Amino acid sequence: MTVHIHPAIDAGSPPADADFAGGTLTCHCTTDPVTVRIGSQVAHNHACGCTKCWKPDGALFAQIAVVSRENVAVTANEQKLQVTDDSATIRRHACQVCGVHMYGRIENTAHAFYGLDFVHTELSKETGWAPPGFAAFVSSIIEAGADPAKMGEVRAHLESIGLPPYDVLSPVLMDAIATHTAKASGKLYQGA
Ligand SMILES: N[C@@H](CCC(=O)N[C@@H](CS)C(=O)NCC(=O)O)C(=O)O
Ligand SMILES: [Zn+2]
Ligand SMILES: [Zn+2]
Repeated sequence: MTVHIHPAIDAGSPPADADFAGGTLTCHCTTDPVTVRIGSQVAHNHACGCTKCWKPDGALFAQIAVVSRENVAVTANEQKLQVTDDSATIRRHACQVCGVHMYGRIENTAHAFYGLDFVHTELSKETGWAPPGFAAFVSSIIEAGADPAKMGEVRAHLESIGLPPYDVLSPVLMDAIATHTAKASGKLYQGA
């Protein structure tokens, strides 16, 4: 069986362009699309298997990256955007007409990732975006209907295309969250 992760990832992601300074995301509406200007390169691009991130039709995973919220601006048809779940940590602003998520924003100033927005770079025509480097929330694809018996195959495929699979986030991001928590509780290691 061939495992299809996500159309952009299956096609092979072009390398990041060292001078890349952003691009414009466009939703799938054929009339009056929502557009969002991203004014910088993204970081931590990855495949996400969770049920909350937007996935193109038929995709097992979403492709999602972070960018400073100052570098995210809705440039057309903002009136079509609606937050999918007000109570979620990441408030995903989706086009009500086509369903595409245009950006996710954390409004909790105490959160480790406050200040970062979540975006799907494949919504842009530009090339040069940082490609995905890992796969997160892999076990969560079962919650969206994937066959639990196929997980070995899915993980092996992710490894083979250079995306180490994790069932939460990557070690770098999990360490960043734990460091933030330790700082807040006063337990952060201060040296011997
Ligand atoms: N197993 C859950 C995991 C959901 C989850 O925790 N998603 C992560 C990765 S996007 C997250 O940070 N969620 C915060 C949020 O959705 O607000 C699912 O698939 O629904
Ligand atoms: Zn739309
Ligand atoms: Zn997700």
